[in-house]
Amino acid sequence: MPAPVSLPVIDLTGSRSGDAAALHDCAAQIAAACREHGFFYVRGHGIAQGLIDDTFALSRRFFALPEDVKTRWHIDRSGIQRGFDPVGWQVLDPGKPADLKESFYLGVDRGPDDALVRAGTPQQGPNQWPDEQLVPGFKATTQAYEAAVRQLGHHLMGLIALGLKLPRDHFESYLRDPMPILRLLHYPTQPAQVHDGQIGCGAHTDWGALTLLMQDGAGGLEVLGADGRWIAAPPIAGSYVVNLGDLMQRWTNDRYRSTLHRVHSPAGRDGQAGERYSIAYFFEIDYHARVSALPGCFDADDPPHHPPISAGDHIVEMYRRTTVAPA
Ligand SMILES: O=C(O)CCC(=O)C(=O)O
Ligand SMILES: [Fe+2]
Repeated sequence: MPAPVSLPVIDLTGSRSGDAAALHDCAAQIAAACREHGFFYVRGHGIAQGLIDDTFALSRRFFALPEDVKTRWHIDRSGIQRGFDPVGWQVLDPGKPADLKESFYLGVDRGPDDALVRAGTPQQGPNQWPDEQLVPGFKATTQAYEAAVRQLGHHLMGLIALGLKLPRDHFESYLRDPMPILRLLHYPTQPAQVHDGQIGCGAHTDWGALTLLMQDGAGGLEVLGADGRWIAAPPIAGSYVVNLGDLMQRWTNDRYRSTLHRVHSPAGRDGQAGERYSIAYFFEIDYHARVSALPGCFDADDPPHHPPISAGDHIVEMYRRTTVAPA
């Protein structure tokens, strides 16, 4: 029996039509979801299912390559967190055993003349691209997917701004030259032998502004409810799971939540190995943007809870804390 869906499912269709009433209605639904859960689903998002399917197909093709081939694009070769990270590279819940997932990280593909690269900005530079013959269409399709989801990210930030009684374009000044990350994820079948507490993806919050996640049909994602109980966030075909990251929690002075979540590895069924694929898009803001409590989110009785933070420094620090040191 499919797990029941208890997180809100919000239809963006009306908000995308330009109708002011629909826009505000959608913004209010998102504001309620952000306050209550920090997680919600969106449908009617306008991203073509064919593009999503093609991106999953490429991901399957890449992860099916032999380990020694995938390692040609090992993330540690890039020096800027781009490329293939094998099982064991990351521990999203530090102190627990390493996550049982592998992934491929893509960011904004910046050449040597890019202003941020010239300035020596951490984690900014070129992507690593798998050979076109091995994974045909990888670059073109992932770039098309990134562009489509980026647009959706801007739309959602506009709705979040409206829900906070700010101008719709309030967040655009933080998005002049941003550093979004597209991450293809693969969770192999849960091995027979695991360390105590070892799962697909350890409990963590996301670090940036927003995450837009597309999952396949396997399930396994869980979200920590306000009452301290884990609730399932099962796949809903064609819908994105959207969640807020740490920067949104800080902007809103903790009115909105950057919620802990985790993923269980697929167990397999009827003697068949299970697998899970997901595509995460981290809609990150400008590296040098400073994030502090927004107007309307603090006052004399409730001053800012956190000091201002640099978006990029926060993310670099979180990578440092969650990357397993090479043996
Ligand atoms: O694979 C998933 O469903 C979630 C992955 C995730 O939470 C992350 O990469 O931050
Ligand atoms: Fe996450």
